[in-house]
Amino acid sequence: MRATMLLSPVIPKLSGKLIVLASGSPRRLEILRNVGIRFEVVPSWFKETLNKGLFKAPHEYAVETAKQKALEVARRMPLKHLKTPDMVIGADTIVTIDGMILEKPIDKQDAYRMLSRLSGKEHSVFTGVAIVICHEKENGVDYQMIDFFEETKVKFAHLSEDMLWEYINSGEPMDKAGGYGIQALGGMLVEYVHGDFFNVMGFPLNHFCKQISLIYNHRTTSSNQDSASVGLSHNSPHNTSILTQPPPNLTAQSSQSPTSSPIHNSSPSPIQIHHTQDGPSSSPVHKVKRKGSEGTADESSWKLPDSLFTHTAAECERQDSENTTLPQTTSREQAIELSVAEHEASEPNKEDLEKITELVDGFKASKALFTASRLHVFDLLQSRPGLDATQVAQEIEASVKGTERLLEACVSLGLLKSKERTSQKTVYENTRLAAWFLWSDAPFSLHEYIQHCNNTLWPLFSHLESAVREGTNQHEKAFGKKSKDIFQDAYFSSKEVKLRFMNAMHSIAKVTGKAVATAFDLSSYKTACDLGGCTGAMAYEFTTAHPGLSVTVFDLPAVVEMSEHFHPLHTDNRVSFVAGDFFKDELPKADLYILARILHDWPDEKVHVLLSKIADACKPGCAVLIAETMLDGQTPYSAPQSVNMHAQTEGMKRRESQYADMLSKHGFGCMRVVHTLNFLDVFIANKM
Ligand SMILES: C[S@@+](CC[C@H](N)C(=O)[O-])C[C@H]1O[C@@H](n2cnc3c(N)ncnc32)[C@H](O)[C@@H]1O
Repeated sequence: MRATMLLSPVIPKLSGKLIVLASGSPRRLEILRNVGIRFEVVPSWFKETLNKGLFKAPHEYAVETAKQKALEVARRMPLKHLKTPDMVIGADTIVTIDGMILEKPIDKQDAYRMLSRLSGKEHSVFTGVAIVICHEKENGVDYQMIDFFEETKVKFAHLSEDMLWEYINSGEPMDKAGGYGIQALGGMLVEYVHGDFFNVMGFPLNHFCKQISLIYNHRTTSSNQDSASVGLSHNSPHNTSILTQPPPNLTAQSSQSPTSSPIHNSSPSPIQIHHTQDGPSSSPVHKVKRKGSEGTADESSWKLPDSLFTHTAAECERQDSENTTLPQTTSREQAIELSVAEHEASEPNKEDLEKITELVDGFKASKALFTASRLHVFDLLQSRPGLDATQVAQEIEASVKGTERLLEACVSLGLLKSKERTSQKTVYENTRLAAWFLWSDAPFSLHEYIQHCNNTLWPLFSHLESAVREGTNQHEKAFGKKSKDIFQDAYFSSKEVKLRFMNAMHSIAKVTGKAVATAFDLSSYKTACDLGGCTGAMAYEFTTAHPGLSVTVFDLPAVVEMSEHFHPLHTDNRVSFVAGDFFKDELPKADLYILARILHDWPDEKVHVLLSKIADACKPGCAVLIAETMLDGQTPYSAPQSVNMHAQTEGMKRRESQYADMLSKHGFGCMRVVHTLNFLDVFIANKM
């Protein structure tokens, strides 16, 4: 209430402004929405990897992370979304105890470690908040930064082992700082809270409202002042004052000269762990700034009537309040055009050179990774870290010279770490990346997918020029065999190739499945059919995430007969398998049809055949969920993947708007999309 009182005088000033929350946290969204602020959600790509040792106090780390998150979004939006926000809000929440910072647990053991440390003790929750105000100037954008933090003390009751594990097994701790969520089951662990409860949830609402009020009230009373001189003290949660000169933390920065902070975004890794959920626009048309153009442009790459995207069905109304978004409406070409124009007059800089080298030499990095994986280098160093090149060469039956070069290449790619044991001897071990993804039994092993890339996609890619010239897949040139339907004619023609393909799909589905399964609230669906569900890996993620859901995996007979090799140890009788051809046979009845990495395999005519069969099987309210990377999604690899689909299957990647267009022709509406943390974009639409 108090927050609303403080905020209400400034709400009219905020309305009509493009306010952006640089966070995908549903809790932050809910807190801000509840006070009536209209905003878009563009979660930051800034990775939370600042060196904690560099900060004198824990809250400084949270504030710096919040600043970097907000700045990243403020800088990205004019280029990527072709609109400049008026205000970007970033936040970062950490839990500290005994001088240690606890962030989000990486697995159950980590959650156990955190929660047992908190048991019976008082700890502090800090949220750092950064507010970036953007000022469009003739030749770019100036950024003004206001930051602060809030501390809340929380005491946990003594937690028995049983309580701890029951809570951990509920799954709640996994995406929360300190391993608990105070607003849900975690609230039962808490004895007392001293301070702002919302701060523990992830956003210090009261402090934020005071800051906003100060910014806007001050602005109106000092309208002659340059905006950069309007500032607020920070890092003093109980003692906010207005300054007439900018404090050191409040700096105006040009978009063309990056922040003076030593911390920069690291470049995206091959497997994008970015998360973007661009929320529905609060104002229907935002200003799009184009070089050389004074006018505004409505973002009208959407050909469809708005009504298709308005949430009319009951499900849609409920889902509208969640982390969903209307499809992206700006075009990548416009962004490229803009950035080329901006750099026309200048020399190439270091980043340009790095970027172009990365592109030209990218194949060398991929092939070095494929080779090390094929030779089981990561398996070997996982079980026996600390071997030198001679020992590795002996184990993988390769030359010492060649092995030395390969190991050094893996070190430079961040896949291995090397240590000089003596001046003569360097030893090697897997990095965190290799431990997560590269050895055969890694938690998210991509080993089999990498083999598929090496054995199947690499030969196809070497005939890319023919694929482009001829407009056909390249199986005949690459493997000496013509194939019309690559699944039936190529992948499943031998048991070895089929198993390799299934293993590859299985490993990708295991990495991406959870994020796909949890992208939307699916609690109203009882039955799902995973079309082309292959080994069932995705289906098991859906049943794990949704206790009330049963999933039928529908795939070709050649696949279903091998699927039992992939069943998890504790099989779930909510997953069943049906063999058939989704173009020809009747589809199993379901409330929800899942198409994970299916439609990109096929040209438009085939997609329409499949969608029309799904539409016939769907009652109003039933849904279709498409999971794949989309051209206007967040991964920069989507367009190269489209080239890959073309050479492989004569399929293609599509824009969200293309899927929307296609789905609308089959009577679907209420369309929403989420760009998940794990690589895939997830699109859902309801039968109207
Ligand atoms: C690219 S894989 C995707 C597998 C899985 N959905 C995933 O996300 O990991 C395509 C799947 O579609 C299946 N498929 C291809 N043609 C099919 C058809 N006509 N009927 C049923 N399934 C088919 C393949 O067997 C394969 O399992």
